[in-house]
Amino acid sequence: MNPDIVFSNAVLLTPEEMGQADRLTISGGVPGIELMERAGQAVARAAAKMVPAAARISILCGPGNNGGDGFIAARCLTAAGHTVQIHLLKASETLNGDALEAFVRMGLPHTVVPDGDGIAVSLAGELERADLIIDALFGAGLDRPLAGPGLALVKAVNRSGRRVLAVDLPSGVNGATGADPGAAVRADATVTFFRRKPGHLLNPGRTLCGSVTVADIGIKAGVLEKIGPSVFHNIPELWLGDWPRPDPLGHKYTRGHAVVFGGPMSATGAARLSAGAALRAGAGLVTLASPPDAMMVNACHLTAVMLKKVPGAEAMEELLADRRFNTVLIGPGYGVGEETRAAVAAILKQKRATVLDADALTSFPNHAQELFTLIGDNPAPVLLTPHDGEFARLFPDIEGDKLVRARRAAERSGAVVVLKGPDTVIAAPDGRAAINDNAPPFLATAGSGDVLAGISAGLLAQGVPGFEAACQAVWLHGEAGREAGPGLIAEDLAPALKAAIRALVDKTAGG
Ligand SMILES: NC(=O)C1=CN([C@@H]2O[C@H](COP(=O)(O)OP(=O)(O)OC[C@H]3O[C@@H](n4cnc5c(N)ncnc54)[C@H](OP(=O)(O)O)[C@@H]3O)[C@@H](O)[C@H]2O)[C@@H](O)CC1
Ligand SMILES: Nc1ncnc2c1ncn2[C@@H]1O[C@H](COP(=O)(O)OP(=O)(O)O)[C@@H](O)[C@H]1O
Ligand SMILES: [K+]
Repeated sequence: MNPDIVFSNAVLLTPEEMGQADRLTISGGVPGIELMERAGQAVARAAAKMVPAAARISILCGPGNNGGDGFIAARCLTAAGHTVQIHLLKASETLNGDALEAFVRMGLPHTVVPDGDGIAVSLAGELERADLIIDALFGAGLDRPLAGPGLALVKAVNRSGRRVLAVDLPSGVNGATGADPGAAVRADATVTFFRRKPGHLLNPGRTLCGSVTVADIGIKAGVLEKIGPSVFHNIPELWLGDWPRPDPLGHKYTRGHAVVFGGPMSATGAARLSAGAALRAGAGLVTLASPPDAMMVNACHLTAVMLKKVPGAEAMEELLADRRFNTVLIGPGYGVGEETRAAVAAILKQKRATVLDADALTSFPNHAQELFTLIGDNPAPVLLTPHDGEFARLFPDIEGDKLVRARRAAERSGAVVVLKGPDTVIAAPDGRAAINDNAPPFLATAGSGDVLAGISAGLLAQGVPGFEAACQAVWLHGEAGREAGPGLIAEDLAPALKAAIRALVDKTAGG
C-alpha cells in the first residue's frame, strides 16, 4: 500500500481521531470558531441546494458543537433570504466554547424545547410544514442512547416526512460504528467535515445518512500523519497502485495459475462459478480440480477453465508440488466435514496464497485453532471470506460492531478476513481495515459469494498482496453487481466484471 494513502480521501476517522485532527489544527494556529464557521457555512450551502428560494427551514440545535454548526448555518441561511426557525434542545445558558460564540454571532430569535418525553403540537406542526429540517442535535459527541426530549425530537423529525439534512451525522448514529442504539434521524443528506467516519459506511448508519458530502473546513491533510489512520473507505484510490495491470510484454504464465478445488457431482456449480470469476479477474490460467465422480459434469460445462482429476488430499499435495499453481481456492460446493479439514490442511501446508470460503470455513467450528495455526505457518496470504453466519461459527466469542469483529478475527486468525454483507468489511492481521459501500442488494443471490471468492483468487494469482487483493475483489464484485443490475444471477457477474476492469485499466493508463 502506498504510504501516502494516510493523507488520501480514502481515510476514515473515528470521532476520537476527528477530535484529534481538530485539536492539532487548533494548536497549529487555526481558532476552533473558524473551523465551526466553515462547517456551518458548508451546511448552509448544502441546505440551499435542497430548497427553493425563500424556503422555511427548521434548525434543531443540540447542546454541543454540533449545535454550534447549526447556529452558523442558521445565520447564513437567514442572510440568504430563507425563513429560519431555530430550536435549542437545552437553554442557551448551558452553551459554552465555540458553540456559545456561534450562538452569539447568530443573534436570532429561537425557542427551547421543553423538558419531557413529548414534543409540543406546535413544534411537530412546524416540522411538518418545513421545506427542510436541519438536524444539528448530536454528531461526534453522542456517547449514549438518546432519551427524553432529544429522543422525542428525533421521532418527530422522522414522523414529519420532510426532507432532512444532517450535520456531521444523523443524530443518534454512532460515528465509529454506524450503530443506532435506540432511535436516530433518517436523513436525506449528510454533510460531514474533513474526512468520512466509519459510521457513514456501516449500517444502519449508512442508510440513515442519505447522500454524504465531505466539506473542507480548513483542516490540513498533514495532521493525519500524527493520527496514523488505519481504517479506509474501499475506493480504488486505496489500492490502485497494486492493481495488476497486465504487462504489455507478459504472457499468460506471468499472470499466475489459480487452482479451484471443486465438490462432488451433486454440487459442482459453485466451484465453476469461482473458477470462471478467477479467470475474468485476470489469472493467466485457472484449473478446476475435480473429484473423479464430477469429472464428466465439469467437462460438459468448462471451456477456458482447465480441468484436472484430483481424488483426495494426497492427490492435492501431488498437484501442488507443481509451484506454477500459485494460488488455491477451496470451499464453494466442496462439502462439510473431516475430509474438507484434511484437504484445507494439505493445501495450507503447501504455503500458497489461499482463499478459504463457504464449506472450508464451515468445516472448522470445533477446530478453529488448528486452522489458525496452519494459517500462521503459511507465509503466503490467506483470505477468509465468511458471511455473518459462517463468521459466528468460526469466531463464536467475537462480538461487537462489524468493524471490531472483522479486525479481531483477522488478528486472531492471521488471515485477511472479508466479513461480507451490504457493508462488507475487509480486515488485515496488521490492523488495517476497509469498509465497502458499492455493492447493490441484488448481489444477495445464490452463488454470488462463490464469484467473490473466485475474483479474490484471480487477483492473488497475479501477485496482489492479501489485503489489497481482498479490497480489489470486493470492490470489483460490487461494480459487477451494479453493471449486471436488477434481476442479476451469479452467472451474470463474471461477464459484468469486464466494464469495471476496463475502468481500472483506464484509470491506470499512462501510470
Ligand atoms: N471536531 C472538529 O473538527 C469539528 C467539529 N465540529 C462539530 O462538532 C461536533 C462535535 O461536537 P461535540 O464534541 O461538542 O459533540 P456533539 O455531537 O455536539 O454532542 C455533545 C453534546 O451532547 C451531549 N450528549 C451526548 N450524548 C447525548 C445523549 N445521548 N443525550 C443527550 N445529550 C447527549 C453532551 O453533553 P453531556 O450531557 O454528555 O455532558 C454534549 O453537550 C461535530 O459533530 C461537528 O458537528 C465542527 O464545528 C467543525 C470542527
Ligand atoms: N444486501 C446486500 N447488499 C449488497 N451486497 C450483498 C447484500 N447481501 C449480500 N451481499 C453480498 O453478496 C455476496 C453473498 O455471498 P454469500 O452469502 O457467500 O452467498 P453464496 O454462498 O450464495 O455465494 C457477498 O459478497 C455479500 O457481500
Ligand atoms: K446531527
